[in-house]
Amino acid sequence: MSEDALAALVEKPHAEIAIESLRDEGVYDDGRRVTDHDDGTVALPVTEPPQETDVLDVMRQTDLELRAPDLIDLLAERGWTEAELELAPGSWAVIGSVLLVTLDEDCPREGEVGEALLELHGEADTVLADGGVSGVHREPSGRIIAGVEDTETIHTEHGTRYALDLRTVMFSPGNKAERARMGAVVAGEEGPEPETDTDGPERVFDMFAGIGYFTLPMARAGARVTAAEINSTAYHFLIENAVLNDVTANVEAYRADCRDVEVSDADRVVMGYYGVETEEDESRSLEAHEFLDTAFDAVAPGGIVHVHAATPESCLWERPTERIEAAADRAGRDVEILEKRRVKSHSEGVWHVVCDVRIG
Ligand SMILES: C[S@@+](CC[C@H](N)C(=O)[O-])C[C@H]1O[C@@H](n2cnc3c(N)ncnc32)[C@H](O)[C@@H]1O
Repeated sequence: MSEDALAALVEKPHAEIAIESLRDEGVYDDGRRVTDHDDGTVALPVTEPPQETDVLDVMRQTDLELRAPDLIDLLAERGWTEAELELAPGSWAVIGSVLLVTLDEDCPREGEVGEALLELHGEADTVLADGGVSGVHREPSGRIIAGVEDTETIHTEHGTRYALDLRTVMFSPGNKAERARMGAVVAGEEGPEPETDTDGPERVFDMFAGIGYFTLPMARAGARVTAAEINSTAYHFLIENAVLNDVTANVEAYRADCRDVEVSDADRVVMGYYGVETEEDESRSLEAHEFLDTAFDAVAPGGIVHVHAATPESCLWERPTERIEAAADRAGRDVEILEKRRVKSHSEGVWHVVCDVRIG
């Protein structure tokens, strides 16, 4: 038996938060897989007994099959040909107890992909094929391909807990670093900082709050957040999540169009939405301009606006810059573009970007 073959037992609903904590401690073993221990608990592979993470017990594992195979190994065992294996997904995300995977449209036998993914991730119990999001309300259209068909879960990221139902509200795994960054900027661990005249905690306007993607890490870092969300399902989770994260005193939530929520003198405004695709071409709805006007009305002199956009590679960085400068002109405000970042690939040749701008 290998000396390192240790596993920490935790209750299944706590598996995701425990894995995150074990990774932070530096004792999580990515070379082995999570396995079911008994009905209610799972065994998480660790390289040594955890010191900081709460676990039920630490045990030795002897089964060599626990060495992590990958998805390709498991599908090959199920008889997939080389050509079929080429169509298997290369990545997926664990969101609470749900595995979210984007499948190639020609991917064969998706049920087998789902079963194999569940075998790889003992901490998850449902596999949802991502069907994208659409419309102003950003509604997802996933379909379950394996597991217990329960898409309501609690996902934990950097200590923030997100209750959500992946069949009814979107969650973008690729925005993980940006969600963490929004908490870090409020905590003063990363720039840019507002240079406003106001005292006390930062006042933030999150114009497109969703289930609290940015609102929650910012409120946890001490900001007072006014959060607007137009989609009633997402709004319901936003309220639930403020309670779950014990930040109700820091969050004032409105189920409303952000253009109808009156905010002035905000230290920071977050615009985490970039309009919807129009049918005629790949450009975005012109509403983005109206939203910029709302953001500029809300922000105090010296404050920061985080402007998200979906921008074709060929338009980087002229298009977002010009739109921001045009809105500043309309508002009669000075604008300084402090930082331009790529958040993730949005689609073929198109980037999800964010510009941090200071408004004078
Ligand atoms: C794309 S989601 C937020 C994604 C988020 N940035 C992330 O990290 O995953 C944008 C949210 O804005 C909401 N929304 C769209 N238009 C709105 C409006 N005019 N006012 C308030 N919320 C709006 C949508 O319902 C959706 O929940």
